[in-house]
Amino acid sequence: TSLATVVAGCPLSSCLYNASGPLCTTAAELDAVGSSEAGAILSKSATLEKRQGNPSPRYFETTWGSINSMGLPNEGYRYYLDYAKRAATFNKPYFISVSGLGFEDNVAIIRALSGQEHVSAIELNLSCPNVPGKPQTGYDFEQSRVLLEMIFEHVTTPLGVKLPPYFDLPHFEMMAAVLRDFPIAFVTCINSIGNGLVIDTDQESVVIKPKSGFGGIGGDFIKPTALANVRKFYTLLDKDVAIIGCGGIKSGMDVFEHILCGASAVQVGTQLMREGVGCFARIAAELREIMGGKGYRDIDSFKGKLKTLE
Ligand SMILES: C=Cc1c(C(=O)O)[nH]c(=O)[nH]c1=O
Repeated sequence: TSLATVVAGCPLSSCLYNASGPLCTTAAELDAVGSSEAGAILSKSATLEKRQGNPSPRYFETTWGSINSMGLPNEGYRYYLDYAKRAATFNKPYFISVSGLGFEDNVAIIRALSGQEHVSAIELNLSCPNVPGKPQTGYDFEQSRVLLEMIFEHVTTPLGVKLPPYFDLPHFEMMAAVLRDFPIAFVTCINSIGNGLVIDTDQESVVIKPKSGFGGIGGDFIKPTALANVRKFYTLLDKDVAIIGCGGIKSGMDVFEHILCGASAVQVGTQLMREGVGCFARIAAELREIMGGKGYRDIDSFKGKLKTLE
């Protein structure tokens, strides 16, 4: 049973790789992903210059998942561009996530990355919920269109977008109408569910310092929302736009569900943070077991084939 797939024109030996964010900020972390069973390497979202991010504690793990308000700590886009030649030694695609602090920064970064050797694709993050004072572009459809118009004047490298979760059906239509007007290679659904709150009842306190404890939610609870977003954009966009599933994946069955909804590949975030890069081999083995049991030889045998109840 093959887990091979193609994203942004790049062959992935496995349909699983890391979500941008956890364990992908330094070269050592990226090396660990490269040396694992992950089918690709994706960097932490990059800004124009290196950032320290928000004050700690800024990440907290719960039994069901995680809350984070990292604040975009990263080494700056040049670091991730320099890493590209090293990434190539792992014989798997290398994607760079971009999350500039403004449209000009996004354009400047993407112009610098575009066409660069060993940068397989760019994931433009429209959904960072944790930069104080910055609204998520992905929730402003007109601004999303403006940014994509600016970006596609300059980019030749395959480019996809990382979307926030949507919850209202007209919003799916409105974002799909924007995305249809651009040659995007993939759509990654979803980023964390923004601005949740987790409480320590012993201390009667929040658990992270930034933003009075408000942070992006990941893990088990967000899977139903992630599946719905994967399914909706799969049905709304052309089939040549790959949908990358992200949200609540910690087992082979979770991956199976995302692919049934239409995902061509999936990203692991909270579970990667919890388990380390060994999660890719474990989850891939579980998925192979499930596919074997159901008689599916490859991903395309069941991708998008979720049934409704007639
Ligand atoms: C890029 C910033 C993000 C961050 C962050 O760095 O705070 N956390 C998320 O859950 N999603 C993001 O997109």
